[in-house]
Amino acid sequence: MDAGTDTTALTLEWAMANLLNHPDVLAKVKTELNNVVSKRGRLMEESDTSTCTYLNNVISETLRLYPAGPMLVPHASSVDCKVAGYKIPRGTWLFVNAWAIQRDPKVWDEPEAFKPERFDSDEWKTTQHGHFLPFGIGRRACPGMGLTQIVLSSALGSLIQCFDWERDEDVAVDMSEGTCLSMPKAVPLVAKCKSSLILDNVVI
Ligand code: HEM
Repeated sequence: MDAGTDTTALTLEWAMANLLNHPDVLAKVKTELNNVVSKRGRLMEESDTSTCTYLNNVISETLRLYPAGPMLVPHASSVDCKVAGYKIPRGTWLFVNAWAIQRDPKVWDEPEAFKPERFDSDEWKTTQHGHFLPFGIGRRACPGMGLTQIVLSSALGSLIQCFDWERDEDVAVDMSEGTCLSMPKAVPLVAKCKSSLILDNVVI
C-alpha cells in the first residue's frame, strides 16, 4: 500500500461506486455543488471543499464502510500496558480492525447502510468517538488526513460537478472487497458519464 496515492485513489473509486448505487445521494451532492459552486459560474476550487458539507459526509461515509487501511498499520507496545482491560506486555504487536469497529452494530445505526446523513451534525464526534478511525487515532494517526480530505473533496466534487454519471449496466455496482492491505474493489469500477456543465447559462 502506498500511504498517499493508493489510499486516496481507492477511496475515490469506492465513493463513486457508492454514489452509483445510491442515485438519490448522487443527486443531492450534485444539487449542493450547483448551489455552492456552479451558480457562481466557475469550477470547483479548493476553497469550496470546506463549504460542501454533504459532499464531505459522502466521503466520511465511504471511509467508514471502506477504509483504505482496514487494519490501520501494526503498532508495537513500547512498555507494558492495558488495552480494553487486557494486559499487553512490552513488545506486543497490536492490530486494530478499523473495518469492524466502523461497522459495529453496537455503535452504528444500520451499520451496513450507506447513509451520509449520519455525519450531518457533529453529534457523532461524541457518540462515536474512537469508532470512526479511517486515519488511525492518536500520535501515529495519518499525517496526510487534512490533505486527503481536500484532495478527495476537490476530485469527487469536480467529477460530479462536470459530468452526469450512471452505472455501466442496469445492475448494482459490485461492492465486493478485494484482499490486500489497502482493500481495493475486487471488481474495478466501470461507469458511464457525459459532460453536464454549461457555465455560460448560469447566473452568477
Ligand atoms: C484516503 C486516504 C488515506 C487513508 C485512508 C490513510 C490512512 C492511514 C492509516 C490508517 C494510517 C495508520 C494510522 C495508525 O495506525 O494509527 C496512516 C499512516 C500514515 N499515512 Fe495515511 N492515509 C491516507 C492518505 C495519506 C496521504 C495523502 C499521505 C501523505 C501525503 C499519508 C501519509 C501517511 C504516513 C506518512 C503515515 C505513517 C504515520 C506514522 O506512522 O506516524 N496518508 N494513514
